[in-house]
This record gives sequence, C-alpha cells and structure tokens, in this order.
Amino acid sequence: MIQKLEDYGQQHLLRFYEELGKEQKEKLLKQIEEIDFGILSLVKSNSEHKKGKIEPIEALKIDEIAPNRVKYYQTGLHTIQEGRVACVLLAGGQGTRLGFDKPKGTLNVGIDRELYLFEILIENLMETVRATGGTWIHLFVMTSDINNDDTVSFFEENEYFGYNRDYVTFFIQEMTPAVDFEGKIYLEEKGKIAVSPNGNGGWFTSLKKYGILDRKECSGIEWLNVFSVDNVLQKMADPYFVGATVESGYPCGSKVIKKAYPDEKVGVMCKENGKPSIVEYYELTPEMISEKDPSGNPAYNYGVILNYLFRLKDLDDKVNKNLPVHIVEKKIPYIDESGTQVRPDVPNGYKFETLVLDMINLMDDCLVYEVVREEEFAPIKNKEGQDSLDTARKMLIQNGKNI
Ligand SMILES: CC(=O)N[C@H]1[C@@H](OP(=O)(O)OP(=O)(O)OC[C@H]2O[C@@H](n3ccc(=O)[nH]c3=O)[C@H](O)[C@@H]2O)O[C@H](CO)[C@@H](O)[C@@H]1O
Repeated sequence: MIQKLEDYGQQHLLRFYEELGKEQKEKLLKQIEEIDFGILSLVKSNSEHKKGKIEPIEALKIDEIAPNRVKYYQTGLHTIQEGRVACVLLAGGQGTRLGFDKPKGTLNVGIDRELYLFEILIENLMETVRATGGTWIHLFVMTSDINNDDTVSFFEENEYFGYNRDYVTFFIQEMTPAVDFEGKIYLEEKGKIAVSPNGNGGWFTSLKKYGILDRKECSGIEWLNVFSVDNVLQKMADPYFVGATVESGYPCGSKVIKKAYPDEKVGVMCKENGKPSIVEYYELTPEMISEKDPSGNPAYNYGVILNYLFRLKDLDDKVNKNLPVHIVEKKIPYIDESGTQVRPDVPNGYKFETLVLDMINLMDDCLVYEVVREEEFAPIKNKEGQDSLDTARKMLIQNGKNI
C-alpha cells in the first residue's frame, strides 16, 4: 500500500497513521485500498473531456406532440403494463445549495399538512400505476453512503407512502476522493479520506453492480426512466413520454423545457459532432448563451429537466467505462498538516463526477421531447428566490395540489 501511495504521490494520507487506534487504522487502509487512484491523473494532465463540435438542436415541440397524444399514451401505457419500464430515482446528492443536511427527499414541502418530496414523487408514480389498472412499476432508488440509512428508514417509517414495497429497491452509489488543486487527496479527519458521491452518472454502473436488473422479477425491463429527486412536478413513467420515445425508435428520450432566462441552471440540449448531446450549465460558454437563431431567439434554448428514458440494451452496449469525468471546483473541508480542521469559504480543490447527461451523447440518437414547464418543472435547489421551496409550493398550488 505504501508503494501504491508513493506511486501516486499520496504518502501524506498516512501522516497521522501512528496516532490512530486499531479500528481507525483499518478503516483508513480500507479506504485507500478502495480508491481508484487512476482518476487523479486527470488533474495533472488536465485531460478533462473536451466537447466536440456543438450546434443547436430541434425538439419535438409541444404543438407537434399534441396531434399524436392519444397514440403515444396508448403505446406508453401498454409498454408499462407489460412491465417493460422501471424507474430510477437519483437521490444520492448532498443538497448543499439548499443548506439541508438530511436527504433532500425528506424535505417537508407541505404548508397545511406534512408532504415530503419523496411522498410527492411516490404520489406521482401512483398516478401511472392507477392509469395502468394496477401494474406496479419497479422503483430503484440511488442513495449514497452519506444518506442511505436515513433514506431507507424514512421510507420504512412512512410505510413507503402506500407504494408496494416489493417494488422499491435501494442501491448505493460509489464515492470518489476530493483533492487539492495539485491533485493531493484531502484528509477529512486524521483517519478518514475526504470523499464524496461520484456524481449522478454513477447510477448505471452501481445498479449493475448490485445485480438488480439480473433478478428474475426484473427480467422484462427494457426501458429505464431516470429522474431527479428535487422536482415536485416530476412525472415518472409518464405514458406520453414513454410512448413517444418507443414510437420514435430512438434508444433514449429526454424531456426539455424552454429556458426561462439565459443563465438558468439547467443543462442545455444541443448536437455534438452531429449527435444529440447536453452541455451542463456550468460548462456553457458565453457564446452558447448569447447565440441567436435566424429569428433572433436564443439558439440554445432547450433545457433538460433531468427526466430521461433509456433503452437498457443500449446502455449495456455503450456506457460501461465510457463516461467522461468532470473535474469540479468545490469547497472541501479538511485537516491541515498540523491536524487542524479547516472549513474553506472559497473553493480549495476538486471533486470528480460523472454526469447522467453525458449518457445521451453515447447513445445513437435521442428524442428531444418538449414539455410544458408550468406542468412539469418546479425544482427545489435554493434556500430562497428562484427554484426554492417557495416557488415549488406556488407551482404545486397552481397545479391544483392540496398542500
Ligand atoms: C448533472 C445533472 O444531471 N445536472 C442536472 C441537474 O442539475 P443540478 O445542479 O440540480 O444537479 P444535482 O447535482 O443537484 O443533482 C441532480 C440529481 O442527481 C442526484 N445526484 C447528484 C449527485 C450525485 O453524486 N448523486 C446523485 O444521485 C441528486 O440527488 C439529484 O436528484 O438538474 C437540472 C434540472 O433541475 C438539469 O438541468 C441539470 O442538467
């Protein structure tokens, strides 16, 4: 192990080793053993994935969807009734911007009654279950080491909000180390490496690792609907979207909305080297933000709401190890050489993440499916202002929900 640490210039991780108790020592060594040190070379070589040629893309627009709604609905419902669609809820994130240190899904959104984010999602999924006449849909919930126990016990305490628990499976995503700007891994405590969830692109490999899709009762699944935890209007296994994607013959689909303002924090749908692709908001260039189409409207105006449908066999063929790794600047709490705790106010290093949105460009094509923002997108990201609990509550009320 010492050799391994020397090879990667990380000997400092054992700086406090002799001060540790037996159990702490073992834990630290286990952490070191599990770390994928190969990822660290990305910092030194600055070899972060570079995008190809980016161009605007057209969507299947709301008014183009309208004449085919009945057809899409029937195809979608039929596909779901046959057990060919499962849902993947991405709930491994940390909710840092919201300043809420429990799992985001346990946030109470109600005003006159208790109504939790997880509960809203389950209620929305139940709508589809009812529409199918009672076909339960598998729901796979991705958590992380940080929030798994709290998430599972929350579902248990609330009796799965009336959902059939046999159809709910939790799985834990992997963690990656946090490093300083030189690529040296931070210690969070004397015997603990600073790690964080490996980004929401980790879902497919973690799902596979758990063998969930290999279970007999999952053998009919052909499509996976992947979505985020924080959108109170999130529609899951939406028959219209499922039907439109199946009918399109494409291996995946992505729900998009028209962006509300140029710097809205949503990934932007575009073409990369001629194929559908998404540029995450923090990687948008000023040119992409300001570019106009021939009629003077923003050229890159379709934002993703993080609701994707993937055909399983294409994921199997294409994803594996091909996802690019994003190096993201973050504020990382750590202990310095003297063993003192430091909580930085400004970014002091990098975390490594893979992103679900990068899976779109790995697929051969994608249905870009426009939805009505007011009916499908009300995320809770911030404490106040835009995309906050307040704005989400307003949108729920506007949609006739009793909260
Ligand atoms: C990378 C990504 O998809 N970004 C999307 C995300 O931005 P946003 O910045 O909100 O992305 P977040 O990192 O907060 O995470 C989105 C979702 O992924 C989950 N998560 C995140 C990190 C992780 O390691 N594990 C994990 O499960 C979170 O719990 C959440 O459900 O939502 C926006 C819509 O609201 C989209 O326009 C963005 O393109």
